[in-house]
Amino acid sequence: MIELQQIQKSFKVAKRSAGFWQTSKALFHKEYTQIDALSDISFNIQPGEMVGYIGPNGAGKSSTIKIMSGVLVPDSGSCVINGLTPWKNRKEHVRNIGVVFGQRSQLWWEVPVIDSFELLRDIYDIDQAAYRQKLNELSERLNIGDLLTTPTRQLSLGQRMRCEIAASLLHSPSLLFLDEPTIGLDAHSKIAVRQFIQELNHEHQTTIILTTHDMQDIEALTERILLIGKGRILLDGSLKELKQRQQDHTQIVIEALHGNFQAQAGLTLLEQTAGHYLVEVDTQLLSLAKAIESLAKQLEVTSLTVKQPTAEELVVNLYQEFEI
Ligand SMILES: Nc1ncnc2c1ncn2[C@@H]1O[C@H](COP(=O)(O)OP(=O)(O)OP(=O)(O)O)[C@@H](O)[C@H]1O
Repeated sequence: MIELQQIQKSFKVAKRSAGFWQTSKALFHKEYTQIDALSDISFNIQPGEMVGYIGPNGAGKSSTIKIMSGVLVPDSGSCVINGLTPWKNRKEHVRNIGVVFGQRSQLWWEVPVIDSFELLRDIYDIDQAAYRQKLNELSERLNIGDLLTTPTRQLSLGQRMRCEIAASLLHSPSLLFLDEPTIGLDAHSKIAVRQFIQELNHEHQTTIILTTHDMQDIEALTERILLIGKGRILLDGSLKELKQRQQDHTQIVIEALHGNFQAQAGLTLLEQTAGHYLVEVDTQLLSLAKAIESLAKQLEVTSLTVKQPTAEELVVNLYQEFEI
């Protein structure tokens, strides 16, 4: 359904000069630098998939989303979505997609939300009956019924985000791009938005591509992760695979009454304070079971916890591993 092959995109930006003479010179001789935002992006996404597109700031996530939604044209490579090339078949393509940019609004600021919705109905030429039905469904699911007559500028961030999501879905797209949909939301609103996204994917089989720095979004929503860095896809797999990949070095926290820790191949003491030990096991050299058995012999253990890295730590480790 979505197929990107060797997408490349560079931006030419004018060099900024410091000082009066340099600035005056730059008026006549502009110098440019090239930013290679995307060097070689290739991936496939099947209908109904929910994919997390992650990577550090400036990695190229938004640029990829812009290319897939047809607002940015790549320098080379191909992108085919539902048989269409987004930037060549824009009119047809936008009927199949919904886009939510957490940092930008698609609602008219000064007018009541419902007026923006009606305008979108006209733009997408949605049949009246279908529009009414969709509006009722979205109002109920996103709990925005009471907000429809309020001008967008008077909404809180959480209220606005629910209205933005509704706006992107009025024309029932089969593909939804969500760029930082929970940014700045409180814990309660985040959970409500995540729950809605999950239901949308399950009930309507909407394909969802989610860009976020919030690893709880990823953990709650996506089976599959695409990691972008240095303009390339560095990893394509599930969060589970990612965890397994990083289990070579497992940490164990031990509280012990007394004893004497003895280092051995595969077992390293990272921290020790009165009765508290933090040990790392290299599971390539020593199995976790053998490590625990050995520790139980050396120390009079009162509690032992195998530390599971959080999704956040996993990603930090990945960024370090790929030096991005
Ligand atoms: N219109 C533009 N003109 C010049 N450079 C651009 C433009 N858009 C993006 N870039 C550059 O391309 C690179 C990728 O930017 P992009 O916004 O796609 O990254 P991102 O992964 O979405 O980052 P973030 O997580 O910070 O939103 C960055 O170096 C950025 O400065």
